[in-house]
Amino acid sequence: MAQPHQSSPTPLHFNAFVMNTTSHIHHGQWRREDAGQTEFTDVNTWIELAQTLEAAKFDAMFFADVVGHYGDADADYSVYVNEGLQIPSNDPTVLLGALAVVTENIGLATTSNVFQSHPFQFARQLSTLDHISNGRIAWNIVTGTQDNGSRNFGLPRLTDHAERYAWAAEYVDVTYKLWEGSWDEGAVVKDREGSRYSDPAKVHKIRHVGHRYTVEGPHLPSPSPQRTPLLYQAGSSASGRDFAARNAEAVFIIAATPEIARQQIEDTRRRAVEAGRAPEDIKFFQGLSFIIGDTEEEAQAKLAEAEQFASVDGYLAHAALVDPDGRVYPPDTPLSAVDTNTQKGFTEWVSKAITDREPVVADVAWRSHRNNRLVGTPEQIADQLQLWQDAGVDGINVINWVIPGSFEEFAEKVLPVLRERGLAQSEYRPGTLRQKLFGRDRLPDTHPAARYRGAFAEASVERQAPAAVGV
Ligand SMILES: Cc1cc2nc3c(=O)[nH]c(=O)nc-3n(C[C@H](O)[C@H](O)[C@H](O)COP(=O)(O)O)c2cc1C
Repeated sequence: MAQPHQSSPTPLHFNAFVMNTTSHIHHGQWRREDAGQTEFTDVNTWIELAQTLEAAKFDAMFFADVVGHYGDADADYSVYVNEGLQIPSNDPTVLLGALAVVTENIGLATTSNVFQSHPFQFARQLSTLDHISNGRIAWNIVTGTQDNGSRNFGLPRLTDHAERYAWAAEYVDVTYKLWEGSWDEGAVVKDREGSRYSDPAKVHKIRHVGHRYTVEGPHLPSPSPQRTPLLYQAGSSASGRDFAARNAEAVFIIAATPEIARQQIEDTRRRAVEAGRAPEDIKFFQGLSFIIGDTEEEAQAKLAEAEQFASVDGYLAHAALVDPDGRVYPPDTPLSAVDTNTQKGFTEWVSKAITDREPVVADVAWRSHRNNRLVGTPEQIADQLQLWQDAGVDGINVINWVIPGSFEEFAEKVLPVLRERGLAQSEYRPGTLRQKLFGRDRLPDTHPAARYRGAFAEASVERQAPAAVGV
């Protein structure tokens, strides 16, 4: 039952959780007649969806991505191909360029793995997109969960868990130096008479020399409206939460219950404070999917239809948990016996959610299907969302069954009820994505990227001195 509401409720944020592919989360649903996700290669599928979401005042469109397929034990990937399970898929970052020019307010989030792109090139791409979109770009920082994805980039296998986060730490450091430190404010002067486009004293090389990267700089793009794009992160293990606590502005969680979400959020916020940040510097987005009926009976009938199309093979293939030799664990393996380098955080949370018996590998697959699914009338769903908010959740990543139907239905039926309760925004706030979410265009001074502001200025001036004497 919903708890009594406070006098002035805070609106939840809503993201549309999508992937540039056919079968993202709810496998088998693409076979439905109303499933538009089969046409994901048609840019109009995404343009129309982006405009529908913007009309409904969704905060952002959040694109997940991977750079290979899951659980490739025995090198048999036929299940992924049969299911359209994240293959074929197209690059979300490229797609954002098209969506940026047909929308004005909605945030555009892409996912990019630290090993898939050199940080110099990636930082340049995101600065370009942030310019094109007038500051509406977000980056979901991921470290990978797939051996196959790693092998596509010349690595022998998925890098060890702790080392992946060390890699990510250096990667974001390079991008922070480029985004925050390479160009001072006011560097672009466009002085036609003085024949000076930018001021050399305000454009700096970063000269990064680290464990994996050596990057001289300067950053090629001038500062975009947000400089550093809004930073998302989705790791849930202890080291994942540590990384989020230091770097993320928004964390995507898929907690099994509001109580588990509360623990996860409190833990990450505590770590953020230890890292010198404010607890409210991070917003938490819970992933949920919705089955909405005008009556409970209608909702149950729709649920039966969704279950009829559900592909068990698809869910198991997506959740593939492989042992250190790369073999998929049998479904009845106790989770306590699982030693995984891939889904560490998720398996930990599933283990905690099942308390009345020994959790097994198959539970991980079925949790993905059954949990995080709210079924009912718009009013019942609004009551449930209130409980997630009471647990500390700031926003919801709406997971779809079909595109665009799942989002249209949510916009038409649930959002009006939430608006009546003050739980959803009716208008966008002006400005960049960070301005809309946090009331500021740039990262706060307590964020680790901020230490690079002005950090390279002195070195540049010193280097210019001899040239000045020579003249
Ligand atoms: C809700 C959620 C969404 C995620 N989305 C992606 C994604 O789009 N691409 C990806 O490569 N990894 C994704 N991941 C994987 C995480 O980024 C992370 O690599 C994984 O959870 C393992 O890290 P951990 O042990 O810290 O949890 C996601 C994880 C979660 C929990």
